[in-house]
Amino acid sequence: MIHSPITLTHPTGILRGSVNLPASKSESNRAQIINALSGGASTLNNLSEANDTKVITRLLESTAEELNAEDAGTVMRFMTAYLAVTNQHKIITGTARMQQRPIKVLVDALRQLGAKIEYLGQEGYPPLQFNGIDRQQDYPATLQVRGDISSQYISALIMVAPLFPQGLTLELQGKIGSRPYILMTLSLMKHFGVKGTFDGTTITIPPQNYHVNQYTIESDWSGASYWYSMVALAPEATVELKGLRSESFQGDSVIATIMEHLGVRTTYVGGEVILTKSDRLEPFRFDFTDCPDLAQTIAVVAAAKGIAVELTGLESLRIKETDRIAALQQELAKIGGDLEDKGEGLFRVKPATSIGGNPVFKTYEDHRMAMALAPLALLTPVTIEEPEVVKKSYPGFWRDLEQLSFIVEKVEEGKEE
Ligand SMILES: O=C(O)C1=C[C@@H](OP(=O)(O)O)[C@@H](O)[C@H](O)C1
Ligand SMILES: C=C(OP(=O)(O)O)C(=O)O
Repeated sequence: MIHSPITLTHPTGILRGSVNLPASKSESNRAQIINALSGGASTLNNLSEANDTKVITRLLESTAEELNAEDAGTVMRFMTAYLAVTNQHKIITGTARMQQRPIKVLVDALRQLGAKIEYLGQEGYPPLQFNGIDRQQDYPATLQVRGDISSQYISALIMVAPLFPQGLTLELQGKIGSRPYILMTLSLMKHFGVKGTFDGTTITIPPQNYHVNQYTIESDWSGASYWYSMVALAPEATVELKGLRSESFQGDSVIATIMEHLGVRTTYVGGEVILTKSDRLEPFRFDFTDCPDLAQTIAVVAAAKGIAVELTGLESLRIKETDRIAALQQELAKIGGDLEDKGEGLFRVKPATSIGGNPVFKTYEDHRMAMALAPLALLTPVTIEEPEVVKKSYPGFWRDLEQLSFIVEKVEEGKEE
């Protein structure tokens, strides 16, 4: 684990090689909750090495009274529903940032279902105290749940829904963000024998039992997005990404389509994706409502390539590992770029005017800031602070860069500018 800042350079800018991507933490964490709800007899292959996945594995096995979800949103939200329906008397907490990430929508829904949950700190935020569930109560089998804050509340609820005697119907209210993650949850539930329906706004899960099955977790398309950035920025590149499927459960596989505008071509060969460069380079507008985790990747590449891309659907970025909009604005300014707020939800990338020197990028305890900015090393040496943040989803990220000839050097104490 690297704890001091690192400087990244690439001697030639030419990228050739193959990358063993980490497995998806989103799929891994769902599969583990479903497996725990069905007795733990399923076989899960290729579980992610991401810290977020290690945390949920540990918490599901833990006998401790206080559980720490660290900075993992899926863990906090999925475990909250799990602890409630499994009638536990425990506390769940997380990092200081996790204690600023809202959870009220989920707690309100679980309370309506009979769960006794108290806030130990600020109302509406972790840490939470669980005091069991009142199973006798005549619970409402249909709940209204807001869809515009986090889809993780909805995924958490539908995974436990088949355990209720009448099942559960969720009527999603307002704009629905991160919809592909809800579909991923339903797909994995179906794989483990639980069927539900989703007509676009209403999800119905009848009472059922999960079945034992096996599942091989796909590589992580969100992690793949940084390799797309590198191919977009390198003067020459052919990069193979392993373990990805063209028919993916992951909405972030849309990176293949988005990056067509930024000069990256995707070819699917068996279980591999091959990225090569194309001449296509054009301004475009994209709505990130369905794939918020790709916004940082695109904002940085567009700024570096001088393309005034317009981004919408960024509302949820302010409540993730950091305020990602503010963080992008701060860091893009270091290369003469910006993510300009045009109002009414529209952001425009201001092309970078001063890529050079050795910009020192902060990462704001956000793995995606580190990984979105790192590809700039193909254009100029860059320094990344707190590089260990990548462990949240992609612990081998710096090692994989080295395999494609990046030079990753620790900055000696006191030498950083
Ligand atoms: O369910 C999931 O696995 C996730 C859903 C998304 O969060 P929101 O639903 O809060 O947008 C995404 O940003 C996060 O990285 C993973
Ligand atoms: C937002 C993210 O994760 P989570 O919400 O699960 O912490 C992410 O991985 O970018």
